Amino acid sequence: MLEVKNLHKVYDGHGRRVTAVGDLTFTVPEGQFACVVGPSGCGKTTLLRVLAGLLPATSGEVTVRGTPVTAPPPDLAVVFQEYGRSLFPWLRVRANVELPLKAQGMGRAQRRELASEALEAVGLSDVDNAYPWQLSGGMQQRVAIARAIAYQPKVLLMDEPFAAVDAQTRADLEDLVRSVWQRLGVTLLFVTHDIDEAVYLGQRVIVLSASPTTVAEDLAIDLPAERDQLATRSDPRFTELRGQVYARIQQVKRAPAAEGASA
Ligand SMILES: Nc1ncnc2c1ncn2[C@@H]1O[C@H](COP(=O)(O)OP(=O)(O)OP(=O)(O)O)[C@@H](O)[C@H]1O
Repeated sequence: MLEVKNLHKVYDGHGRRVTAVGDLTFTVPEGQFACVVGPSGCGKTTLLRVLAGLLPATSGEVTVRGTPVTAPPPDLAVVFQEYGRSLFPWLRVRANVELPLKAQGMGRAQRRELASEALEAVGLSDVDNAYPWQLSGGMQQRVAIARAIAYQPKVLLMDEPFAAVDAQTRADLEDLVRSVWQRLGVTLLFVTHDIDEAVYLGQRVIVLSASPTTVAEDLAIDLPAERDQLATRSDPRFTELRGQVYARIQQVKRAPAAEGASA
């Protein structure tokens, strides 16, 4: 379970003070797939960094599986948008996937087994010996996902992981993430700019207001559990839900402070 309680984050430095997150409170139950959308600059990445223990909160509290976050939680993995920067170019694919396991002190045989399983799950068994820069952008992002899966996290945070890949690859990766989530039973918080993607993927969509950020809307996605790129996206309920999220984002963009205060 993830708990965000009255999270407030101010960046203060070099004579510039930015309130990235105003007052954010929400809970993601164990095993839920929750998506977060909101206007650009509303603090989505900041939220994920605080949850991942990479950045301290100014005030408020975040807890991951009952423990207040003060450093990167041991059972949490993050997949960032910039796969190019998150993989080590001098390490082969397999070594990249095994790295966090090695850092944990896991033995060689177990590392190999978990990495092989994860690479197979993302369809990259045959390139385990390649270097990341020899792969396409979509394949590199699959390596980053494999690394997160191999780590066997209880909580997975994803920050616009498919923003830099083409539409077809993006659809494939969306389905990959859904199947990984179903298989691992992991708690997943997925940040995206893309409203359709949020509704397609999530069991729930949390809409954030513009800065100072609050939760503007918290919407249950009551689509069938089995999602399909064609059938789900042409379901009238899908259109209705994406319309609701879209309208809400337009509202918060027009009146950020008032909307935030009334949420
Ligand atoms: N290291 C930093 N120092 C100062 N200000 C920052 C820093 N990182 C982010 N900000 C500011 O905090 C606010 C929130 O940024 P953040 O990246 O969390 O938003 P976001 O919702 O992820 O944006 P986007 O949707 O455009 O990716 C922005 O105004 C940004 O300029």
